[in-house]
Amino acid sequence: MVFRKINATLVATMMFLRCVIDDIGINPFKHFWVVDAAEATKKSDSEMLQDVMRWAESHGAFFNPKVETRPIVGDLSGIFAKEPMKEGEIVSKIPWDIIVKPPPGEGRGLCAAIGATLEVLRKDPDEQTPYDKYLSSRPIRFHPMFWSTKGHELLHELIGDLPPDEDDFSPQRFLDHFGCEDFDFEDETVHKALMLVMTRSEGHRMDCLVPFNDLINHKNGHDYTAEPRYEEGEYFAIVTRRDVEAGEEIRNSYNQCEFCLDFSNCPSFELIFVTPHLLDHYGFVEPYPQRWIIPSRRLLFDVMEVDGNDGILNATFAIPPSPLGVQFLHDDIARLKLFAERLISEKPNIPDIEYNTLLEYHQSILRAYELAYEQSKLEVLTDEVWYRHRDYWWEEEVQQGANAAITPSSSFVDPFDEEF
Ligand SMILES: C[S@@+](CC[C@H](N)C(=O)[O-])C[C@H]1O[C@@H](n2cnc3c(N)ncnc32)[C@H](O)[C@@H]1O
Repeated sequence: MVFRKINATLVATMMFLRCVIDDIGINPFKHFWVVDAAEATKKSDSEMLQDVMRWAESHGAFFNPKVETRPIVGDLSGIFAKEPMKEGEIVSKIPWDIIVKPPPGEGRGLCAAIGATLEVLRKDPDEQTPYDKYLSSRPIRFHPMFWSTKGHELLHELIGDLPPDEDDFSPQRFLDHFGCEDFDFEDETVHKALMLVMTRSEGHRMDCLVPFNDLINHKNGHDYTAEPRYEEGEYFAIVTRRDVEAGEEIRNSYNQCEFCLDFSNCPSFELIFVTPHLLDHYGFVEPYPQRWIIPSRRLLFDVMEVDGNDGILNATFAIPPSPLGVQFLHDDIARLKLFAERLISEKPNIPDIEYNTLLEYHQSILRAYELAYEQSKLEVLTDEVWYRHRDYWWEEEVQQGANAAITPSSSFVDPFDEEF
């Protein structure tokens, strides 16, 4: 009887403690007390990646022993050199058979890849390969398409005149844009497949997901250390494009790679798919060097580290700025400062990932505009850019840099007649 009473008290005390712990969100006993079954069997990203690599090797994949995968921050991992590597060394080589791709006859392209990825996500877990499991477990909330309504409103307000030139950040915009009419636009698994294909598909083809290779992160400039290569029907590889030091991350460029240019069918993909588009499409704020484009103000400039020096930055105009462009920078700097004050003082009720990305992006935009504004004081301002058509940044002179001569067209665009 006494024993039963003590036991009941003990259980009640334990339940009370558990409630308190759950309430404050800290659980010091987690590892020896309330570990639920799913959590106990859940693998870490590193363990899952190891499984993917062992499974891929058993199917003939090659991984250079000089590289390893490492967690970077949060859910983000990357590929790193453990030892010095030479230019042209193979980082990884994945056989064609084990990539996720549309079945023969289903065509190529993003929509076909979404179809193939949907099959992977809908498989019975017992039938999933380690790579299928890895893809299924990827987080989604980092991507703006999955943000809350309030997060979207704030993002729209923050970007002002930057691309995308609309307030729709939904998966539907992308499904429409890519012409994928055959999918149920409301289906969350379709949204996840879309996100996986947009953020992880093989850049050369955009129609397949390649185990391990889809881990490669983006950075332009000196840190753009490697590029993908493939042989149709045979393999997908990653190859270094310069000598790499031990400890360096193996990174690709998502917009300046040679095939990006072929793929986009336009001569200047790296000029039209830049820092703001990378956030919109991939869900991350591009590290330096960055390229900023403000179409309505005919502004195009780069922000980069001086001599690869962390923290010391400068801005370079790829096209001479006009007085109107500079006035915009001046006014928008003031607007952005007020926006940040409000964001910090009235912390909105949105998930941390959205809030932190908004802060990070805000800091990048503000820094970029401030640097460009400072630089504009050293430039000869000219209205020549208003003699160009709206797609001014596509033109050859722009690619050749700010000093290239601009050939005025006969039609002057009155900036005040344009809709901003
Ligand atoms: C090809 S996948 C790389 C996967 C990524 N390494 C991971 O661990 O999930 C592209 C995604 O990686 C992230 N990413 C790539 N480069 C990045 C960078 N420089 N900084 C932050 N995130 C990056 C973005 O979320 C992007 O959508």
